[in-house]
Amino acid sequence: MKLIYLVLDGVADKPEDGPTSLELANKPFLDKVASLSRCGLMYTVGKGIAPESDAAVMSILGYDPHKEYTGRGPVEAVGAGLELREGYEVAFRANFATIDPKTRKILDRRCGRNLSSEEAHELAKAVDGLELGVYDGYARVVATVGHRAVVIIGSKTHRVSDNVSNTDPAYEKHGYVSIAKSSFEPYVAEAKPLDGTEEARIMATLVNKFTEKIIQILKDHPINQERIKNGKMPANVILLRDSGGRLPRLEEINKKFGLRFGAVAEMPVEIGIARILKMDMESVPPPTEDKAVDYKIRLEATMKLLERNDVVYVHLKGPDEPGHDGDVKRKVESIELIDRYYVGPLLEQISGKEIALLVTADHATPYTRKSHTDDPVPVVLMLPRNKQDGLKRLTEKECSRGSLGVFQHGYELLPRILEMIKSP
Ligand SMILES: O=C(O)[C@H](O)COP(=O)(O)O
Repeated sequence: MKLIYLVLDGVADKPEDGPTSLELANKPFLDKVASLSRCGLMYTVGKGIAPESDAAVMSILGYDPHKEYTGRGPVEAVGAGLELREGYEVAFRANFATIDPKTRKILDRRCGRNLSSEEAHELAKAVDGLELGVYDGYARVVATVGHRAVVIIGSKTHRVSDNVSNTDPAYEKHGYVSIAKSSFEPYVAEAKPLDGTEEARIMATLVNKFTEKIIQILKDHPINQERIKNGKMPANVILLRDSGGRLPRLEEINKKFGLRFGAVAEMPVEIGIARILKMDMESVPPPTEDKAVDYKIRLEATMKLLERNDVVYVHLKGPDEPGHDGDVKRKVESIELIDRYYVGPLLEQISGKEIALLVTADHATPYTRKSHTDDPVPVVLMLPRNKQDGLKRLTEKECSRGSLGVFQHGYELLPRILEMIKSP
């Protein structure tokens, strides 16, 4: 039996805060899946940890990010097709953001979420290859999707370390696993060395030089002048987080589980993970406003991958962004669009076939909190001809009554599900 592993990014909310997006959404197909499934809940990295998507996705693919992991920066870099010079370069996940240049107060961590990828590419060009003026330091800057970018900071002559803190105050490094902070001082943070080594000190100096220089360069850039003229927020800083100096050395996923894995990934971080784990991929364009077209393309990619693989991991970004923006209406809509344009047609295509469907999330992004939280996420597993829990809807509360119970860590999920598929 084959498995489609569908992950709805940040779909879960916090039930204690009021009705969740999954409860509010009209989603007949996802509810049908739940009604034919065994259900449960899952802490994706662990109780008390509000993870970023990188560590969470690693975990729900069976890899404990507290064991062998090197941070989101290198994952985003490989997702953007960049290689790192180990020992001399460190990669960061970066956000073009808006600040008051005088006080460095952050006005928006995502430039109002309306920076187009084209604008971001132009801005990145203006700072890519920047010489930092100390320690033979330089920066490589590559824009990815919207306000997102990868920044690699290196030195031509000095060894550097990735053990430095973020300039983005919204996330905190705990080793290589980054935690979303529930509240933070909205100022560009100074990078600090996190150990006493010369290499960490050099990297912190280079990062702070980078921040200083790009604020000067970006402030008068024509793209920003045009944005201000049109009443939009300028992209006048680049916030850095989740430094890492090399890729994690992980067993390939096909070897780990003895099965062939494929992946449909929309964003650089998930593309990076799929590349690191050597998953088979069908590339799809980044998300657009036209969800009917987007999900048709993703469904075609799923079915193609399913022909030549045993498990297809599908990661849909949809509900995460409106969760971050605190926009419940859009979050509910994003679930309804996935239901209508992806899940409905998928059910038609797999009906009567020996295909199982697992639906879950990588973390909660409650619209009431505007950031990731450690809340457990629903898990539903639909197996042909298998016993069901008789639950009615795919929601956090319904799933808490399911027979799968509560997974304490995401990395426990796949081994158990694959076992159930082998002997249903
Ligand atoms: O959208 C993303 O890239 C991340 O999931 C959230 O990151 P952000 O807090 O920088 O938007």
